[in-house]
Amino acid sequence: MAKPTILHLGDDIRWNHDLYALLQTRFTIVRSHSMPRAEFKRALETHQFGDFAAMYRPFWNTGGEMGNWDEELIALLPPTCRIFTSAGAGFDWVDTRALASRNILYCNSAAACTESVADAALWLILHTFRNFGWSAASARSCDPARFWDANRNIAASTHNPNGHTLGIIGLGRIGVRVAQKARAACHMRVLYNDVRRMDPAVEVPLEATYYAELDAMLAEADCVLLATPFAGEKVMCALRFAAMKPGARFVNIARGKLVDEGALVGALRSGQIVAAGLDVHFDEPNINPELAGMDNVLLLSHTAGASLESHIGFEKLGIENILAFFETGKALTPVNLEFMGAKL
Ligand SMILES: O=C(O)C(=O)CO
Repeated sequence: MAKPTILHLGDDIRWNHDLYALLQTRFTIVRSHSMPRAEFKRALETHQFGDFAAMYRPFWNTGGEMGNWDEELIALLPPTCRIFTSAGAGFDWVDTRALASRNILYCNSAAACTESVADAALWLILHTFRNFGWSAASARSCDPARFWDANRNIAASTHNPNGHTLGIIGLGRIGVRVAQKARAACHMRVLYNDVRRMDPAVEVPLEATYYAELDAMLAEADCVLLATPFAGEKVMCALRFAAMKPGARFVNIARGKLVDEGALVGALRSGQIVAAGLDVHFDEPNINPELAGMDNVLLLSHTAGASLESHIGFEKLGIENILAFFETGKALTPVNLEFMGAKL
């Protein structure tokens, strides 16, 4: 029997060579490398990659040159395609519902970057309590006046996170890991809001309090962490910032498009919230200049998931998903099963 074909998007794999060699024994691998959209569309239209059964994108930084996987692109996939496995936790760039309507599973790799994103979240949370951003920027300015300003004045407005509440919007894999770290490292108390209440197996070890209503949680949390996927709508708008406990803090490690940055600026300016830590931004790679000008806001360049361990894991999990799916009919980390209906 002919081996099924995998379309490998983007660069060569770099770390999991034995696993990739195993994949090559079971599948024929064709490559698109880094085709821009027009070229990639043409290749699909002309059947250049043949009747592939799977797509594999091992890296976050390459293999996405064709742009968003929307209806236009997905309609060009051959009917043989059953699974798309990709690096990265977020899947705002791919219409997983449209994939499901064509019987194609989408598997993300959040499991591979959970640790690094959770570490980054913890660092940003610490900043919002202690204003390390101000201290770091003052030291880096090499300006003695700024050094002394930070040195003398930071203490008056900062707090130990110990004993404060962390309100997590989206208690998925990453949210859980942040909760564990915040509890273990800082003895924070965990609150969470999600579309459904977690099983006791998740909730009890965290001693986490569930809020079915987001605004009710916002009113209680000393620091709010946004850790939910982008589903096309802003979660944090002016009304939501107004619903936060006065003097609370805000951290985003999810997606910039979840936040109305103008409203965030307003909440920081009015003192409704006292600090923010942002790994992600509304219009990357452009940073909101008003946020960039605030000492109490720590900004990162969307690198929460950027560790070598994450990247090795992205590569590996993508292959493991394909192997598991073709061996057992079940993938390891599908995210669009709910839209597949009876198709599987
Ligand atoms: O994994 C993701 O979704 C990222 O944001 C990049 O690591």
